[in-house]
Amino acid sequence: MDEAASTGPESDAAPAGKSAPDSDVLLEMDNVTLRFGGVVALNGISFALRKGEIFGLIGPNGAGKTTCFNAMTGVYRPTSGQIRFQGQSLIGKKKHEITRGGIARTFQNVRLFPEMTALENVMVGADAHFKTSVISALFRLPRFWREEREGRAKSMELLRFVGIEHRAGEVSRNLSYGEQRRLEIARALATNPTLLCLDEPAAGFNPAEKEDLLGLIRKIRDTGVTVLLIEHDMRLVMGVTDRIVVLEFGKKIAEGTPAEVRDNPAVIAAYLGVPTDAA
Ligand SMILES: Nc1ncnc2c1ncn2[C@@H]1O[C@H](COP(=O)(O)OP(=O)(O)OP(=O)(O)O)[C@@H](O)[C@H]1O
Repeated sequence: MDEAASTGPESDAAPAGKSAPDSDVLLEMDNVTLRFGGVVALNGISFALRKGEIFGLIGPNGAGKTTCFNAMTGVYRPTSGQIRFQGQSLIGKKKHEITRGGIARTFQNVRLFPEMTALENVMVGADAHFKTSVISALFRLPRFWREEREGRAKSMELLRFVGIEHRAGEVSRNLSYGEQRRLEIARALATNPTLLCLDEPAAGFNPAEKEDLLGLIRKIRDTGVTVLLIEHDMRLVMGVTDRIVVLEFGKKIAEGTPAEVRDNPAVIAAYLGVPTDAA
């Protein structure tokens, strides 16, 4: 059996990405433990994301999914273990360095600038990538105007890509909830990520909106961006991901294709709240 497709707690011990040639690995979590006082939010987690895949991170409430994102994006520093992105350690890097390095994320709760227009919200994301110095911005040097123009055009293109270009001039608090979630994705894409991490992007969506979101996630992957998805809706995760890791109480309990994970007794037990040996 393919190593990466192995399921069950014993696969914890396998070095992350062992089954994939190194050049295929984009991000590697290597035996990562993260404690908050007495709480072990992540307990020796290892897995690897491959370039170009849609990877699901699932598990019951409090399993450690968001903490994983926070460790990858420099919000929290792991207590021990290593996180590598394109072969480089992320440990100790600042959030903005990680963003510039190619990892973008959205949050569980919408975090937009409510009084800014949709277009301006995306331009803030694009700004993170431009090189305008304070001097150039203060004195409105030609470079500033060029980058402003480019940022605006690129942001409009991203609004079109996520399907809300008709809302470009509207302040973001007036957008519907679904539009706001799409806007967050556009803003994250404006940083030109290699890896996009989506934290429960479908929360609060109806079935039709979820279906649309699946289309958008696939479209993002088709542009070459690797996608890491935290999601509670099992159907959505199963329908869009190439591979999945399941966490429970900070431990990895399974890893594999959607079909393998769905049939794994430990996963079924975790979701139904049944002890593993009783499943
Ligand atoms: N800043 C923090 N301080 C203390 N404990 C924390 C902190 N952040 C997370 N935790 C704890 O770490 C554990 C994992 O939380 P985390 O938010 O990563 O889980 P999750 O899988 O994302 O859950 P949910 O699906 O509910 O969002 C939980 O026990 C949580 O209470």
